[in-house]
Amino acid sequence: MHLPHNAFKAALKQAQPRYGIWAGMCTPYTAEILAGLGYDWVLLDGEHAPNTVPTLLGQLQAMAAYGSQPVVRPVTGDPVLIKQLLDVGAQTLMVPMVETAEQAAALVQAMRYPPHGIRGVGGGLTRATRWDAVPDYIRNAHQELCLIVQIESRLGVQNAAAIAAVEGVDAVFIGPADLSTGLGHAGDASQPEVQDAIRQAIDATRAQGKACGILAPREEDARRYLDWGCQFVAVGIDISLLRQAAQANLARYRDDAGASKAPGGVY
Ligand SMILES: O=C(O)C(=O)C[C@H](O)[C@@H](O)CO
Repeated sequence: MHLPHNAFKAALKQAQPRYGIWAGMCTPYTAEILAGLGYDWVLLDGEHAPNTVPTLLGQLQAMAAYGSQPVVRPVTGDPVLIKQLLDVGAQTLMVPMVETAEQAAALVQAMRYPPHGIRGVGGGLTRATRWDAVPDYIRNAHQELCLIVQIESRLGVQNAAAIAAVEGVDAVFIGPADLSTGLGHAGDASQPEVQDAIRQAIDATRAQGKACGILAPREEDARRYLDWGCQFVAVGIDISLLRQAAQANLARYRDDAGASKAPGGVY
């Protein structure tokens, strides 16, 4: 069989905006629901949701029948974890908190086989090779793998151009919650200093010819970031959407069920 095509990676080369949704429910059932809705991509979160390699595998399998593209976020850029996620068939990884070009280059290495990198060979044990049914996987895998690095700190923004310029980095994704908190604004990305930093990171990334993405569950934020040059935007979070909808439903019947978010909440 052919090496599976990575439609997310291919789409990054086009100007058309790509809308995604954050998936933190950690089950194949919910991943499949989201994949069937028409979002261009679904972020399977292994950083702040309690996902493991096996739970992510189940979600990748559940999404495989749909056009919606899985993007997997590991908890760290540890090459051992990257190896496991690639082996179970993740083709697009989004690695959090990348602050230097050196860190970005190390992630590229983790995703490539020698002599171009350090990825270990799983061969016929792995879903990535469809248990050795994909010819020449070792030589060709990199063509369909996609690396997104997250910029979400002051240092990361300062180094955004150098990070984006690294060969093998396909895109940069801005994390507004961490960035705003790191800049001293406790999750409030609307602060002018944070907005300036976000714009700076977008401009630096685009100037290197790389795609830029961001998480923006509020519509006015999403539209502004698209105007500023972001190409792929996560416009919702499954857990927040469930909570808000369930709360609004109860509020139809009970007066004490109204508040949707505590003061200082992020999304
Ligand atoms: O900093 C951010 O924003 C992100 O990276 C996304 C958050 O980690 C995600 O958990 C949504 O709250």
